[in-house]
Amino acid sequence: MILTVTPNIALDVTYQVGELRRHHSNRVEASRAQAGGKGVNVARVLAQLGREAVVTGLVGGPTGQAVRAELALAGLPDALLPVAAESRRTIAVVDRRAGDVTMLNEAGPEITAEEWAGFVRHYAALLPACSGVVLAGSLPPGVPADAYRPLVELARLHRVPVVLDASGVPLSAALAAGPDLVKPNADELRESTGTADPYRAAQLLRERGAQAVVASLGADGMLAVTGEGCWLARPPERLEGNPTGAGDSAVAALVLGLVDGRPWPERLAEAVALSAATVLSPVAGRFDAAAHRRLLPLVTVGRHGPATGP
Ligand SMILES: O=P(O)(O)OC[C@@]1(O)O[C@H](CO)[C@@H](O)[C@@H]1O
Repeated sequence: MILTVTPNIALDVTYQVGELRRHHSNRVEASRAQAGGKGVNVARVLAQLGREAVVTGLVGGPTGQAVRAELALAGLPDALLPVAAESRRTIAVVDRRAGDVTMLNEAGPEITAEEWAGFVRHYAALLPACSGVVLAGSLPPGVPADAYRPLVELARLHRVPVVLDASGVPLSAALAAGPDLVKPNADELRESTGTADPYRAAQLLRERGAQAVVASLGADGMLAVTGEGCWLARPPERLEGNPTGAGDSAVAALVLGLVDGRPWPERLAEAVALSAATVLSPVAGRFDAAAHRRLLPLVTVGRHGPATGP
């Protein structure tokens, strides 16, 4: 099974409006609430691909119960750990006219030191049954900013391939533990390296310990900088819809590629196609299966530069 870790789980509320107008009262055309947070979305996509995924993280309060109930309804097995404080909500407002989305993400519940230590033990106990691990998303208040580092170390100790999708200090602090793959977007790359060139920035993350870096560059596709070489994968067309969760679908493809040992160009093509097919789905964590089938053979993957040393 693939374990997805979402320390800051959420109830994701999506509102669709015809046109989002600031300083006005906006009428909601459609709304939906589902369990969310990046790792949850990854698990949902893995399940849609027919793979076994288990969700873990911290949940609390009535919002946490709603998260659990929705996961059960969706048939996603959970190994969540209860905490005292209430889980958060995120709000995504999808503007149909502009074809974009505005996110409002609550900070999340305050986690005590004991609760976090308990979670690390819980996670370590799950690892022997895992073929891959995804660590994803923001950390809730109270959890140390370098919390992903020991989680990467434990996965490596158990020889379980680990993908990290984080930003800022949580990403930087975990690099030295040698995650198999990190997946920043262009902004996160720039923020953690101070370098605007994604290729150079990805090389810097490798120099700091990441074994492979796959940077999502929005409509420009995905750049992989790995010990085996560098590739750029491009989508065949620019798609409009709800981009929430598109990066999580890419992570689902990348962890599968890692676990199954597929060649890099195949992994990247799948990541770009799944990510694009997710934009066409109204909610995060699901992809349009027909669009995925149509787009996959149309993704172009080319060598981008020389292989880089560790
Ligand atoms: O606040 P975080 O943890 O960084 O991101 C949370 C989140 O916005 O990311 C997902 C999309 O990737 C949403 O489903 C989710 O709620």
